[in-house]
Amino acid sequence: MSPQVFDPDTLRRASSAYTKPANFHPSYGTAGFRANASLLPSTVFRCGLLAAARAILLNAHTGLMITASHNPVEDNGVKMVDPDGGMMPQSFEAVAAELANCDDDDAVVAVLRDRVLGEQASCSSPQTLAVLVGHDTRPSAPELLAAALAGVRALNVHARSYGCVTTPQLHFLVRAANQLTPSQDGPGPALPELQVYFDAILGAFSELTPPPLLQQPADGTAAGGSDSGGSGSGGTLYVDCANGVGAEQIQRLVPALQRLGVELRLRNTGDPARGGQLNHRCGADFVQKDRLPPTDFDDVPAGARCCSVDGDADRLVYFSPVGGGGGDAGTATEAGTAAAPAGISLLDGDKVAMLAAVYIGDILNQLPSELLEGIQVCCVQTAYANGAATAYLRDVLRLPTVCTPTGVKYLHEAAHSADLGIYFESNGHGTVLFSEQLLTRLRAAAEGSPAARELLLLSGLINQTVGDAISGVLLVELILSRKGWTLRDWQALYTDLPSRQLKLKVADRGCITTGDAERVCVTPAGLQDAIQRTVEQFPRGRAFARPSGTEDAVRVYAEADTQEQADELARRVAVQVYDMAGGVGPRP
Ligand SMILES: CC(=O)N[C@H]1[C@@H](OP(=O)(O)O)O[C@H](CO)[C@@H](O)[C@@H]1O
Ligand SMILES: [Mg+2]
Repeated sequence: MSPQVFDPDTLRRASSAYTKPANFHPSYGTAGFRANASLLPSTVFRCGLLAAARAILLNAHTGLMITASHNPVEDNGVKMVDPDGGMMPQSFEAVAAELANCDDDDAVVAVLRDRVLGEQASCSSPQTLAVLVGHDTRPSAPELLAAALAGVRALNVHARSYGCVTTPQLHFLVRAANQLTPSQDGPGPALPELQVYFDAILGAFSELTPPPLLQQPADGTAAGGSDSGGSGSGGTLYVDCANGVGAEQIQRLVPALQRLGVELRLRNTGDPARGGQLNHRCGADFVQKDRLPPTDFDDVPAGARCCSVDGDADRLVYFSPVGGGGGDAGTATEAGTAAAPAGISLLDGDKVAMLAAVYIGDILNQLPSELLEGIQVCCVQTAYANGAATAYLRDVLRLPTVCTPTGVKYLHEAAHSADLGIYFESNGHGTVLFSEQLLTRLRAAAEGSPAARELLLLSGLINQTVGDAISGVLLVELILSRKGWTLRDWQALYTDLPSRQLKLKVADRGCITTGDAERVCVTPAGLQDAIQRTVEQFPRGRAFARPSGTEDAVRVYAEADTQEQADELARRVAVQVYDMAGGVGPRP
């Protein structure tokens, strides 16, 4: 007979190995729990419990990803993955935080029994359910992985570690696991191997890639290894892997892409001989916020086609090094970073979204009109989207747009409510979601309509669970190739308004609350009026301030007609936040 799901003694014993540090009060933020890794074993153990409990409650496999994404190497974090491969619903965050904050083992037992499992606590253990666990390259991963597995097993649920995988791969695997027919041949439930991920996206990519690309030289000599001319695809693509998990996984695309005429040259691969550190002066967050080429790019020629992923490879931005201080270096540098001599021409998440929107628009125009009847297409952005991108969507592409608060959980939800939802944060996290209704129609039409077939294949190329840098690279390369565009052509879709991001510390960032998708400050009283009066003094000015969900800081964003004005507007708003919301440290 199977053991009971919930055995208080087993649970108490397992929990006693993972005591919560006394002054640690974790909260489920923009991207799960994140903190210095040394604080996290109890949190990760309890997330293991919770992921197992959710599997039991939903009678489906769930997942746990141990990563702190673009944050420094000494941090770590944990995110929960739901059976459909999406993020745990926000309605579950409060109880996750309650469990993570329990002061002792008895409280852990009580919260799990009374607040999470309820009647299910007395069921016998389902032998067919698993929690799939993945982690990034951080040195703290093995210890936290052990904590996660211990948590899952304390509820008699099967735990399967996929080792070092990207966040989007783990989300994909959870969804794939739930699509398999349940069977139990071995000691645990039947679960997919990582190869199904590569089979899916590379299979779709091969079918979508037109024959001319197959005939291009694979030696990277097209356009002299740079993007300054010739075809937009083929040739060399330099990839900054942030010294993270992307390096090993993107490596697996090399042979396939090479056959298709794209030569990848990977940099910041975590090679100990080169001494690079995870996310340190490299990775998508650094490139997007500091507008500088990452470390290990000194020999990359100006104009070359480059991209950068973050530490867990769920973000992607493209860029081109610009020699001699050109480009848009410094246009959005966070406080404390000096302006640099050489810059980049950045194609951020907004630009990736617009590229995808242009291409998808081309396909939609070729679809039989009845297929599109009642189909809703929308593009989702946050307040950080450059005003020029929003104007391009509205005035040129004429697509309905939605603005949500920061954090992909909000964007994803909004995109999900359309039949075809394109969402990207400016920092490069995003994807394109297809509704079941649209997919059904595309499947029915695919045989007779090349456009329907193409859109259907695209839904297989693009990770349907979360933003994915690996499938993003394939998408961008495909579109550039289809359109015969260089990075310069892509960049020319619209010109970003000069912008600036700053961050500052206040005594309690909780005193700042926001409304209208974080575009206005509701409290403290008077702050929004002050910001508004300042913004009005700047032509094409726009600015907002919001508390970060991942750092103890308040972020300020400003854009205006010129770089000097964007800088000045950001500075003045930062001073207002400092004065009215309890700034600490030096006044901006
Ligand atoms: C301005 C910015 O880039 N904010 C990021 C950052 O959130 P904050 O709440 O701003 O700290 O990390 C989130 C998680 O990765 C990401 O979703 C978000 O876009
Ligand atoms: Mg990330």
